Amino acid sequence: MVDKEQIPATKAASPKEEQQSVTAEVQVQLGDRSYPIYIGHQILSHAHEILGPRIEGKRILIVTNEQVYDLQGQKLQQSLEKVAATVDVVTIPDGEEHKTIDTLSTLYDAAVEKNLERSSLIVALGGGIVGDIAGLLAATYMRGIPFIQIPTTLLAQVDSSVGGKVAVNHRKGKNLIGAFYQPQAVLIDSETLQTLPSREISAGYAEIIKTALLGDSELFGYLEKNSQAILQLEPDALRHTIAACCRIKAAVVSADEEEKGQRALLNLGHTFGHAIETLTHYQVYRHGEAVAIGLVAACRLAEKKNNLSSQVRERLIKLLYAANLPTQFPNFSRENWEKAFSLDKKVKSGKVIFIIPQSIGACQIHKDRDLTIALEVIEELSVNP
Ligand SMILES: NC(=O)c1ccc[n+]([C@@H]2O[C@H](COP(=O)([O-])OP(=O)(O)OC[C@H]3O[C@@H](n4cnc5c(N)ncnc54)[C@H](O)[C@@H]3O)[C@@H](O)[C@H]2O)c1
Ligand SMILES: O=C(O)C(=O)C[C@@H](O)[C@H](O)[C@H](O)COP(=O)(O)O
Ligand SMILES: [Zn+2]
Repeated sequence: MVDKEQIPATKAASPKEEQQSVTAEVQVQLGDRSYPIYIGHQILSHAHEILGPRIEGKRILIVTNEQVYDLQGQKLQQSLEKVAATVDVVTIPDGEEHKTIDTLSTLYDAAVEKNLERSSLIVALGGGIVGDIAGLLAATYMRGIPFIQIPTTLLAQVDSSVGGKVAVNHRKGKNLIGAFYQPQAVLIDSETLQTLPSREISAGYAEIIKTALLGDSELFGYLEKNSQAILQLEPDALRHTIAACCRIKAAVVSADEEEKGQRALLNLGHTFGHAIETLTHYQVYRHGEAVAIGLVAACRLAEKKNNLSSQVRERLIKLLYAANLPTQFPNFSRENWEKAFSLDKKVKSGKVIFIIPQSIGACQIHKDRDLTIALEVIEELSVNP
């Protein structure tokens, strides 16, 4: 794994251009499917130089949405056009409620219409929704064609663009239709975050907190000291945080790509979070917001099951408050929560799996057939208990 390696994206090396270079490269080690995560500032317009042979002479379909295309699309398209055979663009509607099989179907139409071949390339430009759905297109079109992730939200840069989980939602359950399908590369330009609304920055911050809580107490301490710098997108704080999260995720994915075991730890807060998203029809909470509530619940569950110190939850809530993230559940009946949990992909032999912290930086997998305590936690943490 290489870190802080300077890979010039530009041929000239004037001091001004030094910014426009890849400042960290994290490798996801998966044998002959290993791939790099390039992290830098102002590198989008140098995509053709950084990605090199992966795009040269290719027929490329950029999948994005209109908002992201207006803000970032032309810069990328112009760069790719310098070396690709053709570059086409297709947009999908914005919003979690459109992360569906119907939207995916429109992408198959576009791929066919643009005559994409097995050797063609899908480029996902956008947040986690674009990345997840474009990745599923790439995984399934002609039984799999190459794709590259170019994430433009904080959440996608620290989490969703890495690791190859690609999916769409079913109305009854989150990410129920999907695949494990790795990209050929991930290119992260932190400058793209400058146009991101603050609510989305906070949603991404929730996954950063998750990553620290599950696997890196040092990062957790760093967040406690540098929340504001990250939320205000200060370049050094961002670079440090994005690289740290990618490094942790890459290590977990390299060790357990298809979630046979330890990868489930990346699901900290998600058994609760996905249930919240499903029950609210994907229309009320950003994914990161639902995860924020789920993290608080996971701590409370660990207090009841494993005597986790309540100080962990207190420190977590301070971080969440700093980012204006929610910490309380919406109101639903016990039956609704049970139904939502029963469709979680981690359920095994009727047991629902919750990831619960043991301490800051360490978590464990907890299986429960009896949901009494989890439902008690939801009731305690509900808006109107
Ligand atoms: N595959 C994984 O491992 C994984 C991990 C975490 C989350 N996810 C999935 O990711 C999704 C959430 O992703 P998200 O939080 O990025 O949401 P998102 O994709 O909806 O993006 C959030 C909003 O930001 C806008 N946007 C994107 N980039 C922008 C930019 N640079 N400037 C201005 N606006 C911009 C989008 O148009 C959208 O309105 C969920 O569906 C979640 O399930 C997947
Ligand atoms: O990459 C993983 O593994 C994760 O669990 C990361 C999560 O943040 C992400 O939300 C993921 O999409 C959840 O996966 P799912 O398998 O629970 O749908
Ligand atoms: Zn997530």
